[in-house]
Amino acid sequence: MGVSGCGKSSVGQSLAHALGWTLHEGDAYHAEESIRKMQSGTPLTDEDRSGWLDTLTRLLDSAIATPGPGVVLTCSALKRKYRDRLRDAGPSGTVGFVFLDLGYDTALQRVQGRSGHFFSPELVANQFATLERPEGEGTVLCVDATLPLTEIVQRTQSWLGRPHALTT
Ligand SMILES: Nc1ncnc2c1ncn2[C@@H]1O[C@H](COP(=O)(O)OP(=O)(O)OP(=O)(O)O)[C@@H](O)[C@H]1O
Ligand SMILES: O=C(O)[C@H](O)[C@@H](O)[C@H](O)[C@H](O)CO
Repeated sequence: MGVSGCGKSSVGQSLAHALGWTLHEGDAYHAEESIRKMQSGTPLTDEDRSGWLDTLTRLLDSAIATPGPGVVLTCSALKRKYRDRLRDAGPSGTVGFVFLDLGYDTALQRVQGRSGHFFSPELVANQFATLERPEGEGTVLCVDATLPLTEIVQRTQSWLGRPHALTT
């Protein structure tokens, strides 16, 4: 989880690969209308995100109920209530969050520096205005998102071995 540009897709891919888990890209489940809004620089509202979060919660629920590898889901999950929706999936405590913590300047730089992505750089400030940091919630690992990818993946793998010990 985290703001646009924090590295959700990059970390998600590497982590899923390292763990042999299935990767789901949360952005692939946005409504077309939501994608158009973000392309044109209009921030999503709670209402825009509501059906999307329902879909992602159902996806997690069904993945948790299916025997097999675990699941890595990339999702901005900017607000506490969004995360609480996702936490409804599976038995209590099954869903954990890795918060990729990045400052505004670096996020903007990263979003401006990539091409072919639907997300408008104009929206980065709004991502930070919307973000409710997850420190203090159950089963959350906070990681400095400027660390090398391999280091973020290693820290997450080691946290997954003892998630409650490192919960903030
Ligand atoms: N740990 C890192 N160190 C340096 N660059 C990184 C790191 N993680 C991601 N990046 C770079 O930052 C940019 C944004 O990364 P990425 O697309 O993974 O973020 P994201 O959170 O999925 O963004 P969005 O939600 O907007 O799709 C990419 O160019 C990526 O290569
Ligand atoms: O909740 C949101 O506002 C969205 O999920 C965004 O965070 C983007 O989809 C994502 O970061 C892609 O750039």
